[in-house]
Formats: sequence, C-alpha cells, structure tokens
Amino acid sequence: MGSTIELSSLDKLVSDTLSGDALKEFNRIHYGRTDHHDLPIKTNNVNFDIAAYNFPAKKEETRTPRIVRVGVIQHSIAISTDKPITEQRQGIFEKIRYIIETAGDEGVNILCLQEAWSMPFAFCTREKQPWCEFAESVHNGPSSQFLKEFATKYGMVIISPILERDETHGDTIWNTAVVINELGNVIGKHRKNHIPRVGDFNESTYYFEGNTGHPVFETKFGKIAINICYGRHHPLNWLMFGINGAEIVFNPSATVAGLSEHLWGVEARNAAIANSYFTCAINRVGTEIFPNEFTSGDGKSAHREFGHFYGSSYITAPDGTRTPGLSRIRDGLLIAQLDLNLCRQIKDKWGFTMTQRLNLYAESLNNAGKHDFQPQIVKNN
Ligand SMILES: NC(=O)NCCC(=O)O
Repeated sequence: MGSTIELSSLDKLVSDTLSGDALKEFNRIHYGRTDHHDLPIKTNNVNFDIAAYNFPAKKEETRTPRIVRVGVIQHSIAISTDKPITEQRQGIFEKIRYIIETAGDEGVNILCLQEAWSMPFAFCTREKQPWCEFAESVHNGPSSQFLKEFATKYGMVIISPILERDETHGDTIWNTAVVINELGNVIGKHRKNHIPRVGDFNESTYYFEGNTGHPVFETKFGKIAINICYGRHHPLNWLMFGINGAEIVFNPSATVAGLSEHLWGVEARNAAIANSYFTCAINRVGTEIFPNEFTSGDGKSAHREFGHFYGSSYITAPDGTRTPGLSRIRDGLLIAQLDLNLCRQIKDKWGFTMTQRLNLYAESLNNAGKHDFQPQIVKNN
C-alpha cells in the first residue's frame, strides 16, 4: 500500500484488519455503535460503490416516526478536460444517469450531488476560458433540465450544486446549490458562503462569497440546507442552518488528499453533534488533469493535476453516530434511511440548542467585527 490513492477505503482497511470483539469495540468507540444497521436494498452488481444504512429513532407516544431516505452521489469526471465543454458535461450526465436512477429505484426521497458536479473542478487553473462556459442558469441550465426529469419521475427532491451564471444580474458567476422539488420545480438556491484561498483552490478568481444567507428549504420530506464545501470549516455557518431549523444539512464538496483528508471525518460529524441535525458530506472522486500547467503561489512547481479527490462520502446522525465512508477511488451512491424524530430526541437529551447562549455570542461577535475591537485578554502583570 505505497500510495494513498491505492487505499480504497479507511473503513474497509479497519474491517479487513480487525475482527470479532476488536472490530466491535472499534465500531462502538469510533462510530458510536456496534451495528451499522445495514439497510436492505435490491441493487447489486453495479459498477460503482453502493451502501445503505438505517438510523432509527426511539418510538414516541405523541409523534409518528418521520422516515426519510437520503442519497448522496460521488463521481469522477467522464472524459478528459481538453474536450469541448458540451461533450464533457454530456459525458458526466451519461455517467451518472444510472446512479441517479438507482437512487430513484431504491426509494431515495432527497438526493444530493457533489460540488460543481457537472464540470471538472477547473478553478485551480485561474484561466477564464473555457471554464466560465460551464456556468449555467439555475432555472433553465442544462443541469437543472437534466435533473428535473428524474425529480419528477421518482418524486424526489434533488440538490444540484453547479457553477451558476446569473444572467439577470450582470452575468455574474456563483458557486450555487439548486434545490429541485419532487414535482421538478426549482424551489430555491443557496450560494456558497465561504470561498477558499488555500492550495490550488483558486475559486476566488471566479466568484464571490454568496449573498443568500443560510436558507432552509421546507420540502415534502423535511427541512434541508446546504453548506457548500469550504463552509464546513466554519462552525458558525453550520450553526446558522441549525438556527433556521434544518434537520438535514448536505455538504457537497471538492477536496483533495494531502490538504484535508484528516479533517474530513471530523468536521461534518462534529456539526451534526453540535447542531442536533443530520449531516451528509459528499466529496468528488478521481484525479483531474488540465491542459495547461498552473501554480498557486505556494512554492510548488508548475503542475497540471489538481490532486486526488478522495471521495469518502459519509452521513452522520445528530447523536454523532455515522456511516462508514464510500470508496476513496470509485464512484458511489450512499443511501441512509433517517428517522428525523432523532433530531428533537437528541436536543432533549443533550440540550445543545437550549444551552447555546446566542445573545452572549451575538454581542461579542458584533464587537469582534469592529475595526477597533479590543480582544478580552487578562494580562499577567
Ligand atoms: N471546494 C472547496 O471549497 N475546497 C476547499 C478545500 C477544502 O475545504 O478542503
């Protein structure tokens, strides 16, 4: 196992290495449960990774269970990045069509795709052409058109993170998640709040920090929100979706080995715990190679590869228990059946919402944002 890229999954490494009581103890301590509650599904023999889990809640006397099935898809690009834009996009459509249909056949109610799913993550290059041509309209762009058909066919809500072109407001470009309801209507969008300036993530060349706040979308299947990629490093971003009432927060991402893999299993999981909601973390897969060399002012010599997008998508419940991750190297579909009653049950148990002290922090944060803010430090005279 020389290269990190050969390792198909950390969870598989553990389950292949440990057995019996040792594996049970690992699962109990690391995942928070000894049993992953596999969810029976009918799909087998597919050319992508597929896994399904169940997150039950305690039976309540006054509320019936609120069962919802979520699905997340991770995938690589389809053809090389020097091909025409429309062919690259169409290639991705064709590649993931079957995965989306599988999700629909398995009864998924809410499906989320990865960040900027219909294009290569070309922002590393800082070149405007041809990559800006991938930007598309929220309502009528090719990605929304493509997905509306599946939303209607399977009666599922689909979250489609795209590169948005806002033609009504000066043709501006945004990193946006579009929410399509089960009738195939776009019910809203959320624009990425925090834009990275790290490594080869030169996204700030293309778009600004989002201006849509922290919307929670009240869908037929539950209250959902989207915290796009780099926003997962910002606990207050997660917090605001919780304050607005989210029960499930999706985190469509694009991040590479070497930079963030040791953070990946921690951040979305911690957010689920801190905010008593479910989180679904989704990462791209594969290595994307671009036609021209680029640098990012970090001392690395010019290169054409972004690095390895390590997949490993996973889902966490409000009690902090989580699924194993999908493959680090293969396309995949992760399904989880959630009882949303668990959100309130965990709020009642731990009281994190009740003990939040929002006013205390609001005052401090308001001061901390001022140019002449004095940090509250007690000096050792
Ligand atoms: N897409 C994106 O925001 N990536 C930044 C890198 C990271 O957050 O791991």
